[in-house]
Parts: sequence; C-alpha cells; structure tokens
Amino acid sequence: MAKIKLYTLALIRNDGNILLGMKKRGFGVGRWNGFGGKVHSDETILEAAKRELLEESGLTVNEFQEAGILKFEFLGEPEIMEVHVFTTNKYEGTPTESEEMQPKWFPISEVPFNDMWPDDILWFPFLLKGQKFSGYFKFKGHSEILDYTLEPACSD
Ligand SMILES: CCc1c(NC2CC2)nc(N)nc1N1CCCCC1
Repeated sequence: MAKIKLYTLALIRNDGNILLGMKKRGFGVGRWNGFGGKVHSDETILEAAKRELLEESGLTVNEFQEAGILKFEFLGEPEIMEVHVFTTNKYEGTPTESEEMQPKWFPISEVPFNDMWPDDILWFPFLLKGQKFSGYFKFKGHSEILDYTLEPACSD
C-alpha cells in the first residue's frame, strides 16, 4: 500500500513579483522553488507551511490562501508525496538567506522555469490566476514526467 507523505510549498507574491528560493542543499538542490518541506507529526499542514517559510526565508505569514494540491509518484518508490501549495501577499519581514535557501524576487514574467522542478511550468498558471488546482505527476527520476493529470479544483 503506497505511503503518503505530506509536504508544504508556499509562494509569496508582492505586486507583480514572486519570491523563489534557490535550494542550496538536499532534495531539489540547484533549483528555484517556493518555500516548504515535510509536515511533522505534531503539527497541522498550515503550521508546517508557516514554520517552513520562516525557517527557509525569514518571512512570517499569518494568512495563507490554499492554492492547490499536487501528488507525486516516483517510479520504483513506494512513497507518494502530497504537496499542499499555498500563496499569500500578506507577510512580515525581509527575505533572508538561510542554510536551505537563497531567496530572490522574480517578476512574474521572468519565472526561471528552466531551473525549477519540471512540473512547475504546468501548474504555475493556475496559481497566478488564483484558480485552485489538483494535480498528479508520475516521475522517472527527478526530471522526467512520464504522465500527469492537472485540473481546476473546487474551493471546498
Ligand atoms: C515534491 C517535489 C516538488 C516538485 N516536484 C518534484 C518532481 C516531484 N515540484 C515542486 N515545485 N516542489 C516540490 N517540492 C515542494 C515541497 C518540498 C519538496 C519539493
């Protein structure tokens, strides 16, 4: 039976810009991404999203918008990664480099998809339009999408 592991991913907006972080080590190193990570057993998904964002970027967020849910399967691996994606333009603090991430603001028109996870270019349009989405991706390794589904999701 596939084991589902919960993750968070937060994308911070500021007018026409979006905050991304260059991953400095570990899973996804060398790629720009939102801020997030594993949900611990003693916290809610929202608490994890806030904690990971603060740890990785120095920003404090009290109000997240649910943007969507992404499920990832990797060929040959039993674990399904379920990523809860959040967005907000209400935050406090200044983006600060952490051990994990080097943050940088990008104009929406200049999102560096070539240096991001390959799925991102597919679901970012939903996020940028404020249209909730639900996606499932089957990967071979960390760069090849074998197949996927992606659709608008109803709010509740
Ligand atoms: C689940 C991996 C992943 C991803 N796709 C990967 C090919 C499967 N895309 C994006 N943007 N973020 C991802 N993570 C966000 C939560 C922390 C871990 C990395």
